[in-house]
Amino acid sequence: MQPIFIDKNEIIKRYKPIDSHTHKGIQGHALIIAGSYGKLGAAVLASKCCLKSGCGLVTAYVPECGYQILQISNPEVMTLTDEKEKYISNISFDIKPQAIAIGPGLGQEIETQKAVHDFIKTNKVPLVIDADALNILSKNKDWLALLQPKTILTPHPKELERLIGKWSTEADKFDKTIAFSKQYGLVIVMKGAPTHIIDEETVYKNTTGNAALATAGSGDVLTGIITSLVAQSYEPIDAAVFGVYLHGLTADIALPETSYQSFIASDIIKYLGKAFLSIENN
Ligand SMILES: NC(=O)C1=CN([C@@H]2O[C@H](COP(=O)(O)OP(=O)(O)OC[C@H]3O[C@@H](n4cnc5c(N)ncnc54)[C@H](O)[C@@H]3O)[C@@H](O)[C@H]2O)[C@@H](O)CC1
Ligand SMILES: Nc1ncnc2c1ncn2[C@@H]1O[C@H](COP(=O)(O)OP(=O)(O)O)[C@@H](O)[C@H]1O
Ligand SMILES: [Mg+2]
Repeated sequence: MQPIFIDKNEIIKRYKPIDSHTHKGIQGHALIIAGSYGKLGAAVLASKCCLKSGCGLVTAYVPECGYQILQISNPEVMTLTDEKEKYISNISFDIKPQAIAIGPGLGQEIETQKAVHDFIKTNKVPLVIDADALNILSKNKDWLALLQPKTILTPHPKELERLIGKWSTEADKFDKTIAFSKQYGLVIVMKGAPTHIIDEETVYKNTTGNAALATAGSGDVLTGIITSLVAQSYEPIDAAVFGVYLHGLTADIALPETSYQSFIASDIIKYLGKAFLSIENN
């Protein structure tokens, strides 16, 4: 298994400059289904980062208790609320997003699990699945067959283990993840240091990022970036490759200014502009 290195050349091949005649209505609308009581920060971070990655419109779908939190933290993000106060119980909306993310801070209440099931059963919109939505799928593995081909999953090592079981060696981890990607036709963003992306037999290895990213909410933000790129009509694999590269690049650019210690997930969002500029100015 020889990986393709995700470096600047691979990104320039995929990068779509912004058309000067574009407008918010055609720049992509993303829906971020996230948050539960005490974990609304995950929804705030993912939705803000989604907008800061070029998406024209972003809507967050959160439990009722998240309404003011979202509207005050992120005035540019629109907010829809579930009928339940503290967790999501029924995912229903009348917007037409081009990409959806589900999972950051979602929790795993039984009603949330049912809502995830009912949603993935009918959803046809390109989807990014993270965090508790992955854990819910791990508890209900027969639901994996409901996912559309090229759905993007973004597990960290513990979430990956819950999905595919324990591995004995690094090579075994790759074999199992490739088999899992092939079985369901999924794109797997295998988060780590470094992150690898598995698209059936094809393996990509990221070249950006550093230990500053080992901080709460770092993955929630990655979900927002990838979802934004899918909404802007990048193919799922290209969105995953570009998103992982950009996410790591923010930390590489920030490090001399922030130190490893003081870098937080909000800094990923803060440094996105410089990351995009460094790709444009090649
Ligand atoms: N501000 C917020 O609202 C935040 C919400 N979050 C949400 O909190 C929920 C729980 O997520 P967690 O990921 O903390 O919980 P998990 O139980 O899924 O993961 C934590 C476990 O995974 C292990 N782990 C994580 N990364 C690892 C790595 N790189 N290598 C080896 N082991 C690793 C940890 O040691 C720990 O045992 C998710 O829904 C998440 O989105 C977190 O993202 C933190 C911030
Ligand atoms: N030491 C490290 N070097 C490079 N990247 C890292 C390191 N530690 C964590 N990351 C990255 O940070 C992100 C962490 O995601 P995750 O564990 O889901 O965070 P959270 O759930 O808190 O948002 C992943 O993209 C991972 O690759
Ligand atoms: Mg996470």
